[in-house]
Amino acid sequence: MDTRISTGDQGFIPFGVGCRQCPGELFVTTTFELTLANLLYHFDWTLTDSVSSESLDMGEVLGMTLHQRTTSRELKLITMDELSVGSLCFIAVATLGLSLALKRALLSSKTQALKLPPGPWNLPVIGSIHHLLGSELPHRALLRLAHRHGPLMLLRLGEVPTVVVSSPEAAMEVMKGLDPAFAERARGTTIDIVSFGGKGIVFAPYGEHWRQVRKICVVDLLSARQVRRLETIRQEEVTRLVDSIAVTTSTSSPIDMTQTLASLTNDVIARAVFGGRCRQQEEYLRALTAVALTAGAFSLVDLFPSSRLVRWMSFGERQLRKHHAEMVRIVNSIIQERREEKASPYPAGAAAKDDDDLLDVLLRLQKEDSTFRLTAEIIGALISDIFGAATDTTASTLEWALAELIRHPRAMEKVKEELRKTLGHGRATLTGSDIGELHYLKMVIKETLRLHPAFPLIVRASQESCQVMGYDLPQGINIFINAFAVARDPRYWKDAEEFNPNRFEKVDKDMNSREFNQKGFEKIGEDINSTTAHLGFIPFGAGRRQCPGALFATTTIELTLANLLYHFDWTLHDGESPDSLDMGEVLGISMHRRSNLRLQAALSVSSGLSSHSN
Ligand code: HEM
Repeated sequence: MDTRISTGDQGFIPFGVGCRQCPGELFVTTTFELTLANLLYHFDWTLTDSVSSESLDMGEVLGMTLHQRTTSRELKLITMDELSVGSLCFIAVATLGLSLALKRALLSSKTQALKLPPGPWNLPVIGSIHHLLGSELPHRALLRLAHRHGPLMLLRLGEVPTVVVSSPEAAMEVMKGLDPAFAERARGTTIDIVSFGGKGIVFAPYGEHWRQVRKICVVDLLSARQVRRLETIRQEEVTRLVDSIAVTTSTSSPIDMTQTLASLTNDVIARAVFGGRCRQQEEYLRALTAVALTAGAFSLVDLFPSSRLVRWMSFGERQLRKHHAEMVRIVNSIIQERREEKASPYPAGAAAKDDDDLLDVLLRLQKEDSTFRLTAEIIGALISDIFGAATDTTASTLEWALAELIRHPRAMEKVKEELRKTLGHGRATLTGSDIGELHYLKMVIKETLRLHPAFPLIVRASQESCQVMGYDLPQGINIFINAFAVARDPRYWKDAEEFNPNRFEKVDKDMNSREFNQKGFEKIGEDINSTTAHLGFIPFGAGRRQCPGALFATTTIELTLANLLYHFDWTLHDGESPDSLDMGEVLGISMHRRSNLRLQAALSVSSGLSSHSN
């Protein structure tokens, strides 16, 4: 039924007339009618402060006015001065609704012939967002929705259609079978700002630029040779950490392991990139954190990319641009300083030196005769991508591993026993070469990554139209691969919610994984450093956009965890029980523990540190 109120009568033209007549009239009138009917049906309304109805101020003011209902059934009029951010959002959302309703009508005619994946019901304007609101984090809410709608599901996040992949089979098709079609990353205003317009690697559009920077990362920055070369840095930083913890053992004061591990990974990465001789390192890390925090906040701009109104209202976008500009300024100044510091900066063709840090490697490559121009902007973008991808992920994985071991004393005892048996007693330091035989320790890390993937949602986009699991996915659609859901699929992981490192023992002899292989799922590597035993385990992603820093990450995590568990016995502070340890999650750059992990350390019987550090 058409409830339009315009009569077309020239004496009544609240929505205008003619070819520019408001196209949102139907939307607005239905909203007004429903709201007013509800307000008048449910409540009796009076004026506050005994104002009589005759004296009610009916004066006009130009701007926007809104009315507000309070639970005490008072009527209050507010003017533009009092207009809240929420009210502004309401206006924005309503206005957006008009344009989106029209756009969707046009779009739906284009997609009618396609067999799209199923999904939850949508509301006007916000689409499926209401299914994701509440206390659950997005990866958990999406897992819940996948139970109802299936492993491939279509959502509309604001105006952005997004397909969510939630099973190993679907992940297999997207990341392996159709790898090139899905090697694109999703774009958006926030991503464009933080990624220098895709000039780095993480959010680079799939194409020639990405191929070139990926080659630099895989061959020159994060190769096995480079990771070995950085062994000294890892070793020194972990030793420094162990010594600082040893000092606390005599005072029995608790240690904030969240902060301690964040500092460790920051220092390791900063020394690897800047060589530890960079004056502005701290300043850079502060600017990077400000960018990460602003970018991590909920962004309407990304949900309604076509809306100029949302853009105009977006405080976050302006803040993000400001913090990002500061980060660019600092990194440019670091590069400039490095060039001036070197007597003969990076002559073309000169061999890399042993003490070259990653910035040296990049500046040296810049001098090489190549068709690919490695500009200062690309170097800055690569450096910030490496910091962003490396520090938070490594620290949070270490923290989850410690927390899980505290909650599982038998696993803790088993890993410590392996350390004692393999390395003996009385060692003051453990090095990278001690790690090779620590199989149970590696299984603990794998199990931690399975239950707590640093990036629970891996973000991709389709660069061509294709079919997945019998459904049509149009070109340019955003894809979320729910690594969290995939690693909890009960068909492949028995007691999937349980922390059980043993499940990684001989993974292909395991009943579940045999079933996995029989169904034709290919193993794509067995060693932890190749990151994936099968597609039910994708903490580092898979396919051509798979994490190139996995070796760097796992060597740092293994060395740190081995040292922490060899030298110390860990307990919770103040007699807190392991069962009550908060394992809640929160999303930052990566998925963290909700509360800081505060632990007490005592020197273990195996440690050779007692006289050394105290
Ligand atoms: C526990 C630690 C880490 C985890 C769990 C992790 C996970 C991931 C994941 C899931 C992706 C997306 C992969 C995909 O789309 O298939 C990724 C991409 C990436 N990671 Fe990591 N990562 C970690 C540490 C690191 C480290 C230490 C570095 C560098 C030193 C790094 C550098 C990168 C880069 C450059 C990309 C983008 C690759 C591309 O788009 O081509 N990561 N990582």
